[in-house]
Amino acid sequence: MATVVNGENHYDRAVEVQRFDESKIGVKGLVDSGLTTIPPIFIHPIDTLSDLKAKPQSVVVPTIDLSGPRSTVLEQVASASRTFGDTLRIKLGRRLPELEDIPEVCRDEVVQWNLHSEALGERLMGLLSEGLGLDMDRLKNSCLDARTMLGHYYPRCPQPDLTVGIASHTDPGVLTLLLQDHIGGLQIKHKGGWVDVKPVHGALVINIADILQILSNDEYVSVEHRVLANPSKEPRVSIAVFFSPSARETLYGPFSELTSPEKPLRYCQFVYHDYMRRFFTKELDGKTLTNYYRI
Ligand SMILES: O=C(O)CCC(=O)C(=O)O
Ligand SMILES: [Fe+2]
Repeated sequence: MATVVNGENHYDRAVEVQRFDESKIGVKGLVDSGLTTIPPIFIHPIDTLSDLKAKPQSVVVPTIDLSGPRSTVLEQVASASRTFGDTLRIKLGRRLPELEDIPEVCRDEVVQWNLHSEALGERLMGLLSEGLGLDMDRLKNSCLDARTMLGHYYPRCPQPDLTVGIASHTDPGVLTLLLQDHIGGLQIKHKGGWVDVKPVHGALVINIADILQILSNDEYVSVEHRVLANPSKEPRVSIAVFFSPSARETLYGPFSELTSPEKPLRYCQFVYHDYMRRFFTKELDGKTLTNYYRI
């Protein structure tokens, strides 16, 4: 097993990670126990850490009001998905999980949020399809049914310069709806630098994810993002809803209408379960998944 050299310490990372997982204490438990320095398994390599210190670029992520006229909204959604590489924020304008699988404390909220996100996801996919010059139903026909909701909790980190909340990655699915609270810390990569996605009350962050980049044959670009470790006293909470293809054995690849002699096919076809296997066996690290299927 690998031995990691971390400053003065030599230790077996895999063993330590397993020990931490089995303790079921979680990062919250560590922080609640009053620790003042973070365990070595959380310390990132020097390359990642030096990149955290760079001053974020002062670019403002576009916020789109979905209650505006449809033609304006369509134009804004399509152009933000292309030129910004991806992330926009939208003012908030069936399948239910088994109820007993949802913790009781948030059951009603999860059920409600699931319904709202389905409706919003459907609307966004319609706009994004039309933005590509396709039939409104093209995207949602293949990508609306499978959704996963993740709740993230980032407690105060005593040494935020040594670690990250979530390492840089792109989301693997089609589209992600992200609700973040007021704490901040989410950043996206834009033109080689990091940009803060400041919380906007009443707005969601919408990420274009890797499969949409592939389906659109690079017309839309998935967004590389990360979350900084939380230096604030208050914990940060975010809820992400991921939309992904529902048919695990179907072949996915760029929509044929979007390829031409001028715009040749950029990706080979793949089946979704093979794609997800690759996602779960790689480290979170930038745009490796789209690059794997690139022709
Ligand atoms: O917590 C956040 O703001 C981002 C979460 C995220 O990127 C993810 O779940 O993929
Ligand atoms: Fe993400």
